[in-house]
Amino acid sequence: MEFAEFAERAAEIEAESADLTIVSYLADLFRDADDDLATVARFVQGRVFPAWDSTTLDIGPRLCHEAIARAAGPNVSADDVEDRLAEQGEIGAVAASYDFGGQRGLAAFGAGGQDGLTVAEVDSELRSLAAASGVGSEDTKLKTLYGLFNRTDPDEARFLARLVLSEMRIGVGEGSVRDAIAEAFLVADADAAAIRDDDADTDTEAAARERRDENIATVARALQVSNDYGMVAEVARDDGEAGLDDVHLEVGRPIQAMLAQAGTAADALDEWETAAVETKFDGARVQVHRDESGEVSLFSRNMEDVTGALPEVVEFVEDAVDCPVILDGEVVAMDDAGDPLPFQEILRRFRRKHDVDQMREEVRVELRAFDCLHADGDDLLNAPLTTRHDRLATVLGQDSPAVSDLLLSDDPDEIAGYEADALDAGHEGIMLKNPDAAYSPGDRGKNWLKRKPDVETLDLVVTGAEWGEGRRAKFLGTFLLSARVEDASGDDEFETIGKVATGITDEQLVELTDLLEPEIERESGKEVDIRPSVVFEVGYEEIQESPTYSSGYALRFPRFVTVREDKTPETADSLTRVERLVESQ
Ligand SMILES: Nc1ncnc2c1ncn2[C@@H]1O[C@H](COP(=O)(O)OP(=O)(O)OP(=O)(O)O)[C@@H](O)[C@H]1O
Repeated sequence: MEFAEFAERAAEIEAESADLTIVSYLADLFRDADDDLATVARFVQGRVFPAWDSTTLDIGPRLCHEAIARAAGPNVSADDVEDRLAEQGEIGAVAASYDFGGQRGLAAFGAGGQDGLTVAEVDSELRSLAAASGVGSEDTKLKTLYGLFNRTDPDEARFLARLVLSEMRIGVGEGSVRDAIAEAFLVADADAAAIRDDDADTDTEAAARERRDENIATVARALQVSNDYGMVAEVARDDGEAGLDDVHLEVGRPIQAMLAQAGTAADALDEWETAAVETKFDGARVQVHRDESGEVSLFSRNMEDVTGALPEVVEFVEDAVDCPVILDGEVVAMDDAGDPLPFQEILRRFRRKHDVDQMREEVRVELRAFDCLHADGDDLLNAPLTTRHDRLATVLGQDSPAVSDLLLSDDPDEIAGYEADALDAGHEGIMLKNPDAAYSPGDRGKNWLKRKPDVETLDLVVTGAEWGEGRRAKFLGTFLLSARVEDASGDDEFETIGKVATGITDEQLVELTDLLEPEIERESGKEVDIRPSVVFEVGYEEIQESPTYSSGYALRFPRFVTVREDKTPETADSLTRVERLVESQ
């Protein structure tokens, strides 16, 4: 498929507001994509790589602005691009406002479009760009990107710019891609017609909807276990339902973690009569994969590969496990007496790429596993928690300290005692789980409840900052924080809620500046806008209603706790959570 055609169809989708029409446009696009189906299914979500793959393009706004400036000609600088961005507010519109001399016009006149970009070419250029690393890689990236922009017309440039910054924003959420895969390749024509037809007989329509929902559920299941929209779209097209049913968990390919809501023992016992109670470990989530050959890989809750940072966990699993498994758990930091250390300590180890051996001496980490998603050829996602936990104990050994201790209880006093013991031992709280529930990846449902008595903190996205004064002039000092708001199409928006400047040491200022400077989108005087990418955990005294910030709320006395390296803006706290906290104050 020509990239120009992809851009035209993406513009059509962007201009549409009705969800069902978006799904049917997407379905048409998928049907027409032929060999490019997998790529197109990722591109519409602003992705080049599947969700399970932690490879990133690693292109910051500045690099993209420079590439646009170069393609726009000798009189345009990255600063000019940023000025236009300040006016127009969106990088796609800025890219489309320059004349890069793309070849679309020629192609339209039958010159064959030899120089017209194809979807496959954009994909392969971006993949080679992502592979560039080490000295000179910034330059290689800039050249590749400039080369691509240079060949685009304004419509293509709009979507290329958004794609490289992973901000497609055409109103296509994961749900619409899932539904469109089903509509394109599974839903029977007669069912689609009955659902669309306003005059269809009610029973016929209801039956058609039911079958369509089953088709969607089949796609959803395959997506849950694979995290790969491109592959699932191809399987749906080529092998239909049977092919999708045959998509299984693959050891070495991470899946999304199941998440928890806040809740109490009373909530748990009301719902399930018996609750499965566990210690809530204050560490970092880790998914452990051990394949047939004995190779171990570890993934964070963002599905990032963190194997290299945690060698003692790898060694532990190598010794303890002798069949292929996927386990879910937490890595915790320990002192010499085996007592848990605070969460900040584990962050010093997690995702670390340098000085791993030295840090290993300073902070000891251990695995605490609480779930087993696959063991020795058996996918266990649909098995009840108690069965999965039994399997976990079989895999790691009944008495292994790495297996969470699971109490099944219907007695509130017994649960309160368990909680008191967990807190005494220095843990964060307890988890209450439905003993019969399946493991639902990516779901923050009611089957897992977290209970921690400590004052709440918020995980907020940094969307702006201010340069410091005097000796701190070279460092970003005050950070603007935002809460996540999901819009109707499933895209995330960010609404400001406060600024934090306290609780940050000089050393941390340097680190935070290094982390955030490449993400600067615009500067005006001392103030900078920052692309949502970094999440801060912040404490506060109270949340107040306030017209100062776009969320309608402000944090009183916010203080910096840590950077949540294990979180992305998509998993930061939402405005809904803020509203719930306000109600409970
Ligand atoms: N026994 C356990 N079972 C499940 N999760 C646990 C357990 N012990 C610790 N956890 C951790 O607790 C997390 C959920 O609680 P918490 O609110 O502390 O985390 P968060 O990262 O701030 O928020 P969230 O994960 O809910 O977005 C899980 O993601 C997991 O990492």
